[in-house]
Amino acid sequence: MPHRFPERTARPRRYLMCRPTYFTVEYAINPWMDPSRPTDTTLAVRQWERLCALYEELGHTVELIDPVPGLPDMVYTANGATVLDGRVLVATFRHAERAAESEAHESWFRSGGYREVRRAAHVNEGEGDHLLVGRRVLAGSGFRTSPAAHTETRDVFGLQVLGLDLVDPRFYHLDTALAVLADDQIMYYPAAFTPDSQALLRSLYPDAILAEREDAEVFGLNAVSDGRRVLLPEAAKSLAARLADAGYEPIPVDLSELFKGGGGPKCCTLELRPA
Ligand SMILES: CN(C)C(=N)NCCC[C@H](N)C(=O)O
Repeated sequence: MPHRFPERTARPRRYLMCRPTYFTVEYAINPWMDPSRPTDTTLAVRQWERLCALYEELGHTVELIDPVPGLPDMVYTANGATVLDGRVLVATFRHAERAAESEAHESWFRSGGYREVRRAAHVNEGEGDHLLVGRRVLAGSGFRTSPAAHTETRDVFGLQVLGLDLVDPRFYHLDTALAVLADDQIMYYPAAFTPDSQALLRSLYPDAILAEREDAEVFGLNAVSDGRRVLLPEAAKSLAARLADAGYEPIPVDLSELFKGGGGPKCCTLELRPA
């Protein structure tokens, strides 16, 4: 029987991750965080180690940035920078609680020999709000990254940057509502976007996989794809089935502890794209 979808091809990736040694929920800067609910740091570390191991088993390279005491959200490295063609735009965080993460990321990239490293002039939460699809950047705003940051991203990387407006505070970063599956395919949760942004996504990606509310609410869109294998929260069952129908290989991961901070697999994973 002929395939209903093109052959999906995996490409080896390089990821930056940060062990959640100091993970806890001691403040609330998104609707998922509840400081009165206990966290289990040992379990968070175990779940995170499994994610790292999975990447390596799949043939990807994981690099590590040292966790800093007092920065419990540093595990969410996707927010630390955007790295394209070897250039690094280091995040400027919206909330004071995360501000010092910028310094840690900036020194990591500078000591790692990256040739162009600069700190964002506007609020810019890195890959949490900037997703590369082929040679186009989809950029979110509404809760964290400011629209002015999108212009800076375009100027720094010389790529087309299309702004998308988020409307639901539970989906406060673009990567909670949209995931890149391949250079020409995405999946997203339409209700997280304004009608204009939904129309733009529909016109650009008519073949996108549209997630249902149940999958979006368990961070099913906070997924990491290498072009074929897609790591996503294990609770996003129907989205996993839809991915399999479309020719991808869904790989469920359990990051229940890190979910308490308002993040999933993608938040813990910053892609490093060399020159
Ligand atoms: C998919 N998401 C949301 C991320 N890319 N990052 C998670 C950041 C969580 C952190 N407590 C915060 O609220 O900033």
